[in-house]
Amino acid sequence: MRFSRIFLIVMDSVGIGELPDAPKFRDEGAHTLGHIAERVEGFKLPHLEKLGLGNIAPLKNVPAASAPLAHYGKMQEISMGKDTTTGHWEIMGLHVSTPFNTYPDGFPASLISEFEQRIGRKVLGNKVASGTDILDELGEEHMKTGNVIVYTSADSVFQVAAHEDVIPLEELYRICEIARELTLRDEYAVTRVIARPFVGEPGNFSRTSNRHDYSVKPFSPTVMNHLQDAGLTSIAIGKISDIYAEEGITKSIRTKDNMDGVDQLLGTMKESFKGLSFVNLVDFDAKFGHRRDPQGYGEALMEFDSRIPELLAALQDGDLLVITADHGNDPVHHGTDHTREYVPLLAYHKGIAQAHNLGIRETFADLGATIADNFEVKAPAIGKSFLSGL
Ligand SMILES: O=P(O)(O)O[C@H]1O[C@H](CO)[C@@H](O)[C@H]1O
Ligand SMILES: [Mn+2]
Ligand SMILES: [Mn+2]
Repeated sequence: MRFSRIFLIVMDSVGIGELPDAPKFRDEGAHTLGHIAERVEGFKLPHLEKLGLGNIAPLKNVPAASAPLAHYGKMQEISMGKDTTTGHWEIMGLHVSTPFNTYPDGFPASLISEFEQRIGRKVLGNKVASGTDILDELGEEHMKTGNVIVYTSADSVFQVAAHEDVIPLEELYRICEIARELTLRDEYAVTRVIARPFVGEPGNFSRTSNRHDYSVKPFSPTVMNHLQDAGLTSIAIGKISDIYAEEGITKSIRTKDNMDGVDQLLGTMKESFKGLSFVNLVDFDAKFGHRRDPQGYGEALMEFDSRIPELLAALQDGDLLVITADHGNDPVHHGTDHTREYVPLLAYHKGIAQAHNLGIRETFADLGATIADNFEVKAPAIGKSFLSGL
């Protein structure tokens, strides 16, 4: 079957069990969905269950459906990374074979001093940290001194946190543009600079949705570029335009949270276009996975599940809805970082008489290859289309 519109939802970090190479990432035993299902009292996902989520892997309280409504499977990541950028780029056909640079011991002193000179402020932190813990630790000092908080993680990120009343947003964004310029150099390369504004008082800080990401451009054209080149629509909702650095995007819509992401996707279902509408739901990852909060994560999943009927009802003939993820972030795993996992794959359209098991896809790029195949645009260098299985 061929589709005129494809709606793609990435549930950020909703992994479905360790990949064979998880030990290389110190992620043996990670299982984001599985562990949440075990830990959270009253956990249920009735609508995702009907689609076939429980047919992909055994999940407590999410049994396999006898007649799943969607084609189902899971996908393996072949790129050497477990961050958002790597996962999304692979979905759209890129194999990230050289891992992005990370800074487990903080950024080099030479980079920090050049950065301090350029921004006219000093740096606090400069280490691996959870973004909320570091506010507890250094937020007050930042407020007193006006020095910026710089931190990183297991990902290739240079994050700058500042209180909105201490450093106005425009200045924080300008500071991040300077960081972006410096970290485009090979010797200091990072994938993303992230502005992390926050508000509140010591002991009670909260981060705002004025977060802004400054990503490097994908190293080759992705399937989204091929769609755009063919004159098709490629709508980016939420973080998508940041993740692909605005490449291959014909329209970009910002969101404030997961439910807004679902609303915006529903909004695009009412538009008439041919091509892709692609949303990333980041709260799973940012608000619950990194915070190691299985309860909150489980509730966010149930909240998303409750929106599935609306999504299915808004689909028209010739539409395909795909639900997947970009990596894991098991909230009961050690540390506060992502986990190396399979991602679920659910593909729904009207008129499925008998759902197919799409199996274990060898790379996330099978999805990009399928999208390219569907719209008859240039196929990515990696990935096998499963269009004929839909
Ligand atoms: O702990 P917080 O600030 O949420 O940061 C997390 O978010 C970053 C970007 O998604 C990740 O690299 C991780 O560091
Ligand atoms: Mn992610
Ligand atoms: Mn993350």
